Amino acid sequence: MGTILTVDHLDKSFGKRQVLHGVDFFVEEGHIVALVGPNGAGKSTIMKAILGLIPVNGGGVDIKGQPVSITSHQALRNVGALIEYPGIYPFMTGRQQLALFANQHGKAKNVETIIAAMGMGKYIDLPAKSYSLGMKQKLGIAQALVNDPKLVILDEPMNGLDPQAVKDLRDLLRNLAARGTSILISSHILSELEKLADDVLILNHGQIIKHSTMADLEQQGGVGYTIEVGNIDQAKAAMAMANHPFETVGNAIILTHAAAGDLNHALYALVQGGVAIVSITQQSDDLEGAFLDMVNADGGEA
Ligand SMILES: Nc1ncnc2c1ncn2[C@@H]1O[C@H](COP(=O)(O)OP(=O)(O)OP(=O)(O)O)[C@@H](O)[C@H]1O
Repeated sequence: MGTILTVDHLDKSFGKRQVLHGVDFFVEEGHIVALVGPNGAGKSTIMKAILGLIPVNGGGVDIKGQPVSITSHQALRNVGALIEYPGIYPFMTGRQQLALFANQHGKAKNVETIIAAMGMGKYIDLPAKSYSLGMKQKLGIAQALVNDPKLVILDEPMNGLDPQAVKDLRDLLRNLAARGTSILISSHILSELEKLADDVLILNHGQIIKHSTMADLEQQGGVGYTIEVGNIDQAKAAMAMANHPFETVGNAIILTHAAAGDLNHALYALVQGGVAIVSITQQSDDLEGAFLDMVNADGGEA
């Protein structure tokens, strides 16, 4: 499998304010890539640049060897996208709108498949003005996917979706990726991206600060332990005496990024200090932990 999308040293300013600084990354065919970052980091701006919706100040975008820019949209024929709010015609039904978006190739079949996959059957023949926020969002996602695009760009697609719809979307995107579709997706629901994406791009202050596989990123943080104790002052003294790094929350000693042997070491120190141990809980550091660590290490949020 090759690379479908290359973003090469993209710079973007709004007026005097530079919001993207040399953004470089690529998306491989059949991969789901999560673009995460604090509010204002530049995620939507990158997606708009990829779709040739805004002019950029430097660098470029290439889809399968063809450049994309504000004046060059040829390469977007095989791209589906949902950016910000879905474009909905209020007086047309959802089905009519999907048929309008669908190209001639496999039109009716694709429309029916996507309606079923997104669970939209109950309301698809009602005018879209009667749709809830989540229903409109689903219609927007369906429009992005109805032509079997090779590359899909989704900006916050889970906005307004209920848990069943989030799961339906996850299954649908995973199936598409298994058939070779590439997906670039942004969301603040990191737990969902963790289940969905193969690769992660972390953006802060308009720069990619990490490009990694999801598996590598999750491992990087290691594990943490929460040790609930009978007497927290006694426990603090015992941990300090053993010279062991720790934090406290309420009646618990917290070990973050614990290496092999750290839990034993801490428990030994506590038992030696005569501290009653009430419970021990293990947390594996997840995408959220890795994300917050990296953004904080990069000087905090945008
Ligand atoms: N049309 C515009 N004019 C001026 N500034 C803009 C414009 N669009 C975006 N910006 C600024 O560019 C920066 C990046 O915005 P962008 O919408 O790309 O961030 P984001 O990462 O998608 O944020 P969020 O998570 O809140 O959606 C922000 O500081 C924003 O204020």
